[in-house]
This record gives sequence, structure tokens and C-alpha cells, in this order.
Amino acid sequence: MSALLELKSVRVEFAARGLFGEGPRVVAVDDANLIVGRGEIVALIGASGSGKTTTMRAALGLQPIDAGEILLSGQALNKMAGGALKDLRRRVQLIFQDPTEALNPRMTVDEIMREGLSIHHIGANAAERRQMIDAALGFVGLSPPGDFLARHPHRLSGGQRQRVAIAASLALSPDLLIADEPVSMLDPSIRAGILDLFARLRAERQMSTLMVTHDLPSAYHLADRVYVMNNGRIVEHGATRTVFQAPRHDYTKTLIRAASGRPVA
Ligand SMILES: Nc1ncnc2c1ncn2[C@@H]1O[C@H](COP(=O)(O)OP(=O)(O)OP(=O)(O)O)[C@@H](O)[C@H]1O
Repeated sequence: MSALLELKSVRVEFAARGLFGEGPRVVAVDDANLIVGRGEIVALIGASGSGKTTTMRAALGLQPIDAGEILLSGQALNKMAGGALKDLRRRVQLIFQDPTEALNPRMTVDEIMREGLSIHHIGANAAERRQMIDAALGFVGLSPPGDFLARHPHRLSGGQRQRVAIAASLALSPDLLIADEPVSMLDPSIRAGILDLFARLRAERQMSTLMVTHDLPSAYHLADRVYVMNNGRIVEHGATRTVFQAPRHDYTKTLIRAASGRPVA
């Protein structure tokens, strides 16, 4: 398996805001090693405050790191400049927890879809861009696209909004999706449909996805491999079934027991 995203001994610290100025430093991510292979879905799980969001922001190139290295196709993120840095914004797409945040309420679906293409100068002409937009909307199940293009986000259901956000990312031909709790804001009845969409992206487009979540059932349903984070450290990782069925670390056992509704010993 060739690595698309690789975190090597990554460390991120914050100055804790104390009552009397700066307090002791908080180590939000401590010596984290993580790989997402091509065509692989990897889940990063852990309780609130374990460091998942900071790790995700670092992988997006939005959070400076204090030690270690983050590589995308072997290229160090912190050494990217100019065109490569701009292209990073296209290559790694963030799928938000709340699709409403990702979509400009004043824009139609068509305008939302066109915006990214125009920023990244994708598509030789209007006809090609039209084709790309229709293909992306069709792939995510918003079909026929003509029924959705003129709508504003408020005229879409929550699931349809998440599909538009995913389609807008897909139209940019990214290498990696980083999905931040992609179904937790959605009605349980439509969650499976969105998770299936990520599975289809893996099967049909060999898309790589890093899913950051504290929702263990969606990680179990979707991920090929999982990393478990606690107090900024990755305490366990492995094939999803192995980690869920035979967890080795006490923290993983506790997470699984809590998620399955059994009392935590
Ligand atoms: N900008 C910041 N300044 C100071 N401390 C921060 C900052 N961002 C995060 N932290 C701290 O770093 C640690 C990890 O936070 P992080 O948000 O990455 O965890 P998380 O697992 O994503 O939690 P959640 O699921 O609640 O988002 C926490 O102790 C948090 O308080």
C-alpha cells in the first residue's frame, strides 16, 4: 500500500490560557504516527479533547506543528510554497460536520459548484465545467442535476446539503478527503446513505478518506483501519475488525464498552 498521507512523530503544543496570562503548555498531539494509503478509508477515533481536531487541522496544513513531519504523496506540507501550497487546498478537501457551514447560504447549488472550479482554474470552458458539475452531482445521488442547480441550501434537506458539499469537493478531483464527523449532524435515517457514498468513492474512484469521529459505529461500518487517540497520543491502531473485536489498549476497551451501551468497568 503506498502512503498518500503520512504523519511522522507529529507534535502540536498550545499555550494554555490561564487566569493570569499564559499557563503551562498543552500537548494536543504527542508523537503521532498515522498513514492513509491510496484508496483507503482510515478512521481516527477518540473522546472529546483527545486531539483529533488538531491532528486533522495539521493534516490540512492549517495547524503548524512543533515537531515531526506531514507528507502528502511524499511531499512535506510545511515545505510547500506558491503553486504547490495553493494546490494543497484542492488536493485535500475537508468535509464538514455541519454541511450548512460549508455552503454559502446566498449561493445556488450551481454557484457553489462553480466557485471551487473557478478558484482552481479547473475546466477548459463552460461546457466542460458544466459536465464536471453534472457528473459530481450525479455521483452523489443528486440527479437529475437540473432539479438542484437553482436551489439555495435552505431548500435542501440536511442529507442533500452534505451531498452538495461532497460533490463540490469531488469536482476538484482531490487526492484525499478529510471528513470531520461527516454524519453526526444528520438524521439517523439518512446517515447510512452518506456513509455508503464514502464507500462508493473508495470502490469506484479509489478515493482516500481520513474520517475523524467519536462515532464508533460509523468508523466500524466504513473504515479499513482505525487509529485510537487519547490525550494527544495514538494508543492503538490496526485493521478495523481487529481493533473493535480484540482491542488491546484499556482506553480502546473503554471507548468500545461506552459505545455499546454497556457499563464502563
Ligand atoms: N487553540 C487552542 N488553544 C489552546 N488549547 C487548545 C487549542 N485547540 C485545542 N486545544 C486543546 O488541545 C487538546 C486537544 O483538542 P482537540 O480539539 O484537538 O480534541 P478533539 O479530540 O478534536 O476534541 P473534540 O472532539 O471535542 O473536537 C484539548 O486539551 C484542547 O483543549
